[in-house]
Amino acid sequence: MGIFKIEGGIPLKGEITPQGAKNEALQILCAVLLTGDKVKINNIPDIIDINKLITLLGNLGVKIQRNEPGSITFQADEVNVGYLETEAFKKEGGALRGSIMIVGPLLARFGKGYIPKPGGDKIGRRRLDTHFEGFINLGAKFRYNREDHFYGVESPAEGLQGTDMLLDEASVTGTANIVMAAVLAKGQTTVYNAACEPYLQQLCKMLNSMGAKITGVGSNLLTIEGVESLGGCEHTILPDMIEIGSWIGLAAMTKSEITIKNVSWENLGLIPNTFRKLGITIEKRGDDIYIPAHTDGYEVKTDIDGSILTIADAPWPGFTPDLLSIVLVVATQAKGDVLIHQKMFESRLFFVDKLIDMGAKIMLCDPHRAVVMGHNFESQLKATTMSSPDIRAGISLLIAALSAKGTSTIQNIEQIDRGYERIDERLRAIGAKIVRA
Ligand SMILES: CC(=O)N[C@H]1[C@@H](OP(=O)(O)OP(=O)(O)OC[C@H]2O[C@@H](n3ccc(=O)[nH]c3=O)[C@H](O)[C@@H]2O)O[C@H](CO)[C@@H](O)[C@@H]1O
Ligand SMILES: C=C(OP(=O)(O)O)C(=O)O
Repeated sequence: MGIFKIEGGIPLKGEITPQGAKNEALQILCAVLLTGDKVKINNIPDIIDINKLITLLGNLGVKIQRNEPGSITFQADEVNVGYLETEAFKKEGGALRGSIMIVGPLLARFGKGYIPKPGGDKIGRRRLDTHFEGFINLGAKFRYNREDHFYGVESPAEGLQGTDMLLDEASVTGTANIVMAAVLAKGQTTVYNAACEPYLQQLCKMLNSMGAKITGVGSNLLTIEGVESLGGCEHTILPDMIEIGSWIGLAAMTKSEITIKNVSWENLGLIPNTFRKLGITIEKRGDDIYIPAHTDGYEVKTDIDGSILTIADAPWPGFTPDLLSIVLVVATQAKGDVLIHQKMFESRLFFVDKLIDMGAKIMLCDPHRAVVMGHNFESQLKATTMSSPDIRAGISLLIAALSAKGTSTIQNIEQIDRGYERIDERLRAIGAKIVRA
């Protein structure tokens, strides 16, 4: 397993361009299974999770033609559905979270979809009921093998049938899966309590450009008129909003002057304002974000009535849970106190132990809530050796290490590489002292 060695306490300076969004790319790549025509996808991030999914598509028989960097043309005209029943698939299919979204398109187009228990971050319970209840509502038969955690759905002889459904929770990958199955079902499907992250808006736009009939895009009520078949298209993935949030946190905590290029402001939702609540100055310059060096630190804004600031996650357009670990680490050097409330996942805050070791003042109230008492840079974090438990804790620890005094070591950096493209190289380009060993 690789490690990063980081010499902290050095302000950075320069421009950084966000990669394409990991979570959008996972949906978009699965959607190529919905047609036998060519689908060209641009701005694909070169990260572990995406490369694993591309390999999986290749093993399913999808033709992969690489264009310029970040652009690939896929053609799923000779899909080998038999691969789903091999031992190799049982290993490969469970290697990442996003692979769950091959099930909807395979079910819709080939009448069956199987998947082993998907991987992804170990950040708490990650149920799949919403996905499979959706397929069952469309008429699919469901089976689950408890022994090897293998899930399967098959469509009835007459095919999937559109229906009205109310999801039990606004699951991101669940909504994507159900939409991808419903676009080829007979008749009309309505999906209420649908997730509506920019990832899903982009998926729906892509599907419509392939010939699907989806309305309500961007809301929590999607209406889908089933069509006979879909055709090819070209789609460009948005910049990764979680990476953008990570760079905002990094700039503030290392007192660096950083411009984040081409962020697609209209798709950032509450992200800029949530960091502003921590006292961070975020300037909109065209489609860039400019963060000045916070040489005098940043001060938390309390609520109107003076009560302690709470930052909590919620389904979109609420604040994404994937940025709470980053907000938490940034709060450790703010002037003021913040309550971080991670409502969705129950094991995502345990990494605070490492920050406490480094000298941060944090009280973990329970698995979901932590109170952070900021140092206002009066006490610098101390360098240490740590291991990255999940992707977002990993980047948060990296930000902490870049702001800390001395040389830190981060182990298990595959967790970071899973979602951040060439991060060491890109950080070195703005002055960071980080090496991969
Ligand atoms: C590959 C991918 O796209 N992964 C993202 C996706 O995961 P994923 O699609 O797996 O996450 P879900 O949206 O299904 O749910 C995440 C967790 O939140 C809970 N939950 C969800 C909705 C809700 O209204 N209430 C609630 O409590 C679920 O029970 C689950 O524990 O969405 C998560 C939530 O934004 C993100 O953290 C992940 O980065
Ligand atoms: C939790 C995440 O990813 P995954 O769902 O792929 O584990 C994430 O991107 O923060």
